[in-house]
Amino acid sequence: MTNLSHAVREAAGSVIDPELRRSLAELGMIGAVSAENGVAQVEVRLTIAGCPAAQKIESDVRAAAASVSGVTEVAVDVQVMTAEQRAELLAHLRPGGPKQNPFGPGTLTRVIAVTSGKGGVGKSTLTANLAASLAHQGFRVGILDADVYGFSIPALMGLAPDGVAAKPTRLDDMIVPPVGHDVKVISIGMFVENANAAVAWRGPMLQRTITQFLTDVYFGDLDFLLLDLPPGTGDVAITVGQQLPNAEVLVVTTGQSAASEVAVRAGVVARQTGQRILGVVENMGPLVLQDGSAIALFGQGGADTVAHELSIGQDKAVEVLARIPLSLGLREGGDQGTPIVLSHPADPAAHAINELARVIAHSGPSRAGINLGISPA
Ligand SMILES: Nc1ncnc2c1ncn2[C@@H]1O[C@H](COP(=O)(O)OP(=O)(O)OP(=O)(O)O)[C@@H](O)[C@H]1O
Repeated sequence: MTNLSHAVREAAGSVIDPELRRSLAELGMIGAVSAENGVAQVEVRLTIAGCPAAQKIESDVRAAAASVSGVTEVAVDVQVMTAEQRAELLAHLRPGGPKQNPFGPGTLTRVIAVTSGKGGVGKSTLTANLAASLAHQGFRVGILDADVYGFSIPALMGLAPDGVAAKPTRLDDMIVPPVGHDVKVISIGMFVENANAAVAWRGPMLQRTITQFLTDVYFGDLDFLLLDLPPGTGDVAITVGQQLPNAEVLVVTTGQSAASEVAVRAGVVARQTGQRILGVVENMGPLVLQDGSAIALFGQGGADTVAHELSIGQDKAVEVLARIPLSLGLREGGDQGTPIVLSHPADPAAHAINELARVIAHSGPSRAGINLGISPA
């Protein structure tokens, strides 16, 4: 191989696959490469025919090859992997083999289950913004959206531009999650035909789906996996407790006592199934009006009540980690699929969530009360 073709191979191979988030060289996606008289020819092997990322991969490879000094012309030949090549790739991505839950005991990923007692308190909005904020701070982040009552995560993460959630790519039995704002997202909303279909799901079906998401979705190495679960958590708390024994629970409430009472119950159920409480967030706090005055539409103090109640009998007090005000921008950002933590970090709600992300990132996983998986005789 000439020096020039070697340099072209290096450059093309360093392109990152937008979904799998690994280099094309590592993924075995670069085939034959030649470079003569300034003309570079690069063969790219897509994982599957009709790969949604094909155009981006092709243009990134073209740009990478063109950037090599001495190259004046680039031809990219797009092919599709053979079944053997794909099997090799899957074996490389899942060294433990298929059907393994990488987030079980001993995982290095911090799993954070965002929960609330009742719906509509901003759990999904917070999950999306927290994920985007952590990703923006350089962490590798995924979201598993299992909120059957309102799988809004794809839209909040810009992955449902026409109201229809992006479909994940399937590589044989592996599901590759779409990426929005640098966050890998998987949602029940990506698999149901119409938005009302899943609401009638009962516990066992939901539990099976969460288990399948954990085993079949390729998240790769993550620093954080955020779970958006249905409010109340009763149905899925046991599944989460069993499958994700390291999960930390972030309880979201508004200032309203009606919301905080049920939030306490959600926290208690989570704890009963072996999960630890990471802290409490009060959302929809006082809205600051143009004249500088503030109006507490949903009351105040709900999170303090929840934190207090969940601290009773514990060695370490449960803390209120953030207070997020009502914010027109936060709501609008959600509707547009652009998390406000990225678009308007100066907004008070964005600031509060960015600070929460920093607090969580620096707190380190709480090992207190860790479930050792030993049941009493
Ligand atoms: N701090 C806030 N300021 C203004 N609007 C907010 C705020 N938090 C959430 N919202 C809005 O409130 C509505 C409900 O939020 P969201 O869907 O995140 O709640 P949820 O708790 O996940 O509900 P569900 O569990 O029923 O899906 C959304 O329209 C969202 O944009």
